[in-house]
Amino acid sequence: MSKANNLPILVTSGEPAGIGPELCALLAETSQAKRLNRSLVILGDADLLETRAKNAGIEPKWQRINSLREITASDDEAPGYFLLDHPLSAPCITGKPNPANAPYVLGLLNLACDACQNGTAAAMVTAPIQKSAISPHWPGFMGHTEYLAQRCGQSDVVMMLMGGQMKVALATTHIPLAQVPAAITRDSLTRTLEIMLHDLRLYWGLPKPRILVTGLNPHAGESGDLGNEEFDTITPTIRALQAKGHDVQGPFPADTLFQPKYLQNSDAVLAMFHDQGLPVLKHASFGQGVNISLGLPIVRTSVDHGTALDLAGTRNMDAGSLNEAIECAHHMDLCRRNAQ
Ligand SMILES: NC(=O)c1ccc[n+]([C@@H]2O[C@H](COP(=O)([O-])OP(=O)(O)OC[C@H]3O[C@@H](n4cnc5c(N)ncnc54)[C@H](O)[C@@H]3O)[C@@H](O)[C@H]2O)c1
Ligand SMILES: N[C@H](C(=O)O)[C@H](O)COP(=O)(O)O
Repeated sequence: MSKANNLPILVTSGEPAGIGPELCALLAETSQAKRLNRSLVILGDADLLETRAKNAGIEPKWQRINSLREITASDDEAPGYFLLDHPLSAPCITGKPNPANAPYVLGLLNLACDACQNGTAAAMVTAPIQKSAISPHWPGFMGHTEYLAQRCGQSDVVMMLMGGQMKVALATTHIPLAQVPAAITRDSLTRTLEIMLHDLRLYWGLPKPRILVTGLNPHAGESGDLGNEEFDTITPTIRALQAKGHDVQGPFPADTLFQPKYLQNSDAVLAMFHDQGLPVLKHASFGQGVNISLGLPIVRTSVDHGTALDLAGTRNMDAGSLNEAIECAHHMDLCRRNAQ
């Protein structure tokens, strides 16, 4: 594969006080870049990442660069690891997030997102951020998913996690539970399902994706005794999509839907809220799962875990999810290009 067809994947190192720096260093000890025939560019404060790697006894095989142009301008560069320096905004104490570093964390996301949008990178993969350390600087900050949608000028985005043979998307993301029922409307649900149908085709090559939809209430509302959202919103949305020829089924009671006999005959599940779908998926695959943002004009994947402040500064962490997130971004990019 030629270099031009194999643009680098950018990896943002995330919250500097969390495990992101060590995860990125562990990544650069592996042969993943060579195996994928793809350069992997880690974005972060180079001094911080090198110090943290050294202190944790990790020996990353990366080469420092100051601009993406240094690798994209060279046609014969062998695929490898690069560390693109982006300086901290404020001092960093390992394990103690400093909100004064929010501009740094967001700066890494902006750099990666813009490079994907302007065609100098194939995809972005994100190490975890500490949301509570960003919101004082960026009021209303909810997470990468919503932030990147805004950066890309998209009003709709869908969070989907993949792991343990499952793909589980969410009808609502980072909002308080009390706000969930009002946030699920026929329009929002239709848009979410349309994005899933489109992206399951584009990035996984599924010609007619089959999606199973959960109810919102216990036992999918128990014929209206336990809530009306299934009658008023979820069922009519599913029927309207079926009438257009889509294979969307439900609503199913969420407590019994995640059985092999349902999952093996489907491509994805749509759950109504964060903690309806994600505990099931993370129980099945924590440490190997991948978080994917659907509906964006760029490929963005992420780890399935947070900043693990208790482990920052050590090498005692599972880097499996970061490796899977890169693998997934690589395949999504290939599948999208094959479809063009
Ligand atoms: N992709 C992301 O950016 C992302 C994802 C989830 C949570 N978060 C954020 O992370 C912060 C901390 O969240 P939390 O404490 O709920 O979850 P967490 O995932 O950071 O930690 C939960 C538990 O899992 C362990 N753990 C996490 N990652 C691990 C790994 N790679 N290897 C071994 N053990 C690991 C931790 O030690 C801890 O015991 C919050 O601000 C949250 O919003 C970010
Ligand atoms: N909801 C995600 C999870 O539980 O893994 C996580 O908070 C990350 O979300 P963003 O990718 O939007 O930051």
